[in-house]
Amino acid sequence: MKLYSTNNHDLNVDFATAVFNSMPLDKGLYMPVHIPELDQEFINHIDKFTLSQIAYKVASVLMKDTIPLEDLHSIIDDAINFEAPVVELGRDTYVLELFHGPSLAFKDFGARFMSRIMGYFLKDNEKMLDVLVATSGDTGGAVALGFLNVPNTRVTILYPKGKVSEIQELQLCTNGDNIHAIEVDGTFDDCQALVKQAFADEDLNGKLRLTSANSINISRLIPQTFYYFNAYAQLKRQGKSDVVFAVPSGNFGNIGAGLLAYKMGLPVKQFIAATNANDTVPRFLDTGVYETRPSVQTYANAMDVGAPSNWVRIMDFFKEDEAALKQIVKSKSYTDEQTLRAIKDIFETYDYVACPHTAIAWLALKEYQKDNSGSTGVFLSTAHACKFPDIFPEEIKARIEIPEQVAELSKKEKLATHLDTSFESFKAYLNRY
Ligand SMILES: N[C@@H](CCOP(=O)(O)O)C(=O)O
Repeated sequence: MKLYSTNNHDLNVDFATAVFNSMPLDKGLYMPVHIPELDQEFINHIDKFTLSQIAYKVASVLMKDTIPLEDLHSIIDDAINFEAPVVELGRDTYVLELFHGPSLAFKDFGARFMSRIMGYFLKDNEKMLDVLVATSGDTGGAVALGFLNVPNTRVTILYPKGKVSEIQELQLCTNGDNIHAIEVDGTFDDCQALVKQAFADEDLNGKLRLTSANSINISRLIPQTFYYFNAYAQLKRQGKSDVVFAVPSGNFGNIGAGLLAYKMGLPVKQFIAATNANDTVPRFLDTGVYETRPSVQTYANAMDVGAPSNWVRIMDFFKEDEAALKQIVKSKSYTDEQTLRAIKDIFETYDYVACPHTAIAWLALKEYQKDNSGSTGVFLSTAHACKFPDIFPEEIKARIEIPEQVAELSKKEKLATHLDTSFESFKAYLNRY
C-alpha cells in the first residue's frame, strides 16, 4: 500500500511512514495511490461472513503487501472484539449501533486498530512515540483506552475546557500511566490547530517522535470501513438493498471511511452527512463556497468542528468529478432545538434512546426518505446515550442503562493540565517531556 499527499500526488510513501508521520509535511493528508476493489463474488456472498471475517477481508485487500496476513489477522481479532449490530426500528429504518466498544463510541474501531498497528511497527524501535490527539469529546476517550499501557507510547489528549460532557471528560482524565490530558481554554478547532502546529515545528520534531491519533491518520479510517461492509451484510441477510447511510459528521472521518468502502465496491445508494450547527460542509454543497467558521458549542459536542479535517480527503476521492461527489453525498445541518425534538420523537416512535449525534443522523435520514421512498435507511449511532445524561428529559434519562465502566469512572480522580490556546504554552508543555 503506497500513499500520496492530497497536496502532492507525486509523493509516494509506504503505509508505516504514513501512519507514523500522520500528515505529510506539505500539510495535505495521505491517500492510497490505488484503492483496490473487493471481488464481486465476496460482495455477492458477504451475508455469509462475520464482522471479523469481513474486517480481515477488507484489510487484507488493502494491506496485504504491508503486514503479513497472519499478523493482520491477530491485529484485527484483538482490536475488533465487539459487535456493531444493525437494529431494525421501523419500516426501512435501521440504526447501526457503533457504541459497543470499551469507550462506548464508534471511535473504538479506529483507536484500537491504530494502537495495535503502531505497536506492531514499533516492535524494534527504541524511541518513545508521542501520540498527540485533539478531541471534541469521543476520540480522546477511545484513544486513551486504545493506547493505555502500550509500551513505548505516551499519549497527550487536548480537549476544549467545559465543552465535553462530564463522562467524556472522566474518560480522558482518569487513566494515568502513559495517558496525559490537557484542558485548553478554547474550542476543538484550537486543539486541532495546536496538534497540527506541533507536527510542523522543527524543534519539537527534532526532539520528540510525534504522531497523531486523529482521523488525519490513515490508519484510523481503514477499520471504520469494516462496519459499513458489515452493516450491508446484515441488511443483505434480511433481503434489503438500496442502502442509504446517514452519518453524524464533525471531522468527516466517519463518512470518509464510508466513501472509502464505497470506492472499494460497497453498494451504497446514498450517503447523508448530518451535521449540527457547525455546517461548513452543507453550506459548501449548497453554495460551492468552502468557508470554515469557528466551531460553535452544541448538544452534539463531538461534532463541534468548524474546520473538518477529512473534507480534503473526500474532495480527493472525487477529484475529477465534483458532480459525482454531490450525487453520492448529501449534507444537512440541524439546530439544538431540532436535535432535542428528534431525541423525543425517536423515543416516542420506536421506544429507543438515541444520543444527540445519532438523533441528528436520524433527522437527516427522515428528511431524505420523505422525497425518496423505497430505500433502506440506516442511521449511524456513534455514541452511547449514557455519555450525555444532562441532555435528556427525565423520562428518557431514566431508561438509559449505565454500563459498568461508566459507573466506575466517578470513583476516579481527574488529572488534567490547564493551558491557554497559544502554541508557545503547548510547546513548553511538550518540551518538558
Ligand atoms: N469527533 C471528534 C473530533 C475529532 O475527530 P477525529 O475524527 O479526528 O477523531 C471527537 O469526538 O473528538
